[in-house]
Amino acid sequence: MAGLRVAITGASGRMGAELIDAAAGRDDVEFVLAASRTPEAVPGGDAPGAADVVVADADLGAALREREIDALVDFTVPEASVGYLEAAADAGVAVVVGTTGYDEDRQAALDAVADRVPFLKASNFSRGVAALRRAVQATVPALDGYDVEVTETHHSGKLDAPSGTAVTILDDIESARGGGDRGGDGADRVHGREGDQPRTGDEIGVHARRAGDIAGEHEILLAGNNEVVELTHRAGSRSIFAAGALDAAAWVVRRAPGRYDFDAVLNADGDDGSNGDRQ
Ligand SMILES: NC(=O)C1=CN([C@@H]2O[C@H](COP(=O)(O)OP(=O)(O)OC[C@H]3O[C@@H](n4cnc5c(N)ncnc54)[C@H](OP(=O)(O)O)[C@@H]3O)[C@@H](O)[C@H]2O)C=CC1
Ligand SMILES: O=C(O)C1=N[C@H](C(=O)O)C[C@H](O)C1
Repeated sequence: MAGLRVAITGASGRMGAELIDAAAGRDDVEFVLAASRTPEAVPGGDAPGAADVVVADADLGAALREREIDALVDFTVPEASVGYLEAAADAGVAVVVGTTGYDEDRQAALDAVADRVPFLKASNFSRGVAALRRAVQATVPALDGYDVEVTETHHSGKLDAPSGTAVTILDDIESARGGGDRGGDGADRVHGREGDQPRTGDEIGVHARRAGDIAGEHEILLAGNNEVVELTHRAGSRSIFAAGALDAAAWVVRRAPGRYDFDAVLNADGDDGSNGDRQ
């Protein structure tokens, strides 16, 4: 099979740079197109053998078609991401989305993209967080009635809070509790605390810390019955997210249009390319 031809938006960003680096080191990637508002800021842009760099603007779709791109990988900001993904859909290009912090309107726009091309979105592309989520899904029902607090810690440049991963884990906790007393609509979440705020039984405390260049940490604390359980994941570097996203790109280009999740990629050993993993 021919190698993967991948486009990376937000190419000058923290994850953009990490993805370009990771793609350059993979045998299954044949060509990298770096798309950026600021091409001059893309690392290694002039180096021989470096990624082809284009301006991420209204002509992105044409650039994707001209370079015969198979998959677009987007780690940017929601306000830019929707336009990039729509350009990919117009060009018939599969998409992998790592961007977090979408509001409801933008989520709906992503759903429309997923109707048109293979679409894989994850709030976290690390294998460790996938395992952490499974541990949370098993532990919460086993410790019925225990208090739960979720804490995430990230670099000082992170925009959205709480992190996309924390939001995913909160959804997992509420599902594992059977929706909670108040219907699993997020109403049980208490973001930080100040002043007199006695804890209610069902509430889930949510804490976001920002400091230095921490790649990403998530901790779920469960306490009750004279015992404490802590489930923690710490990312040592952004390279784990880049590797997972490129694995996802290589996997999703062989699918029919529709929405897929990262677990399908992780469970893909011996996969024959059929579409049984569609969400
Ligand atoms: N799912 C996962 O595993 C992970 C997800 N993330 C998510 O990825 C996203 C990016 O994170 P990170 O790389 O740290 O962020 P950065 O701020 O470092 O990079 C984002 C890039 O997006 C582009 N951008 C920023 N603002 C705009 C705008 N208003 N319009 C158009 N383009 C814009 C810029 O690239 P340029 O100028 O080159 O176009 C910018 O460098 C975040 O949502 C983060 O939460 C991060 C790590 C892992
Ligand atoms: O912005 C980041 O850095 C990260 N964002 C993702 C999130 O919001 O959960 C994933 C990871 O934690 C790093």
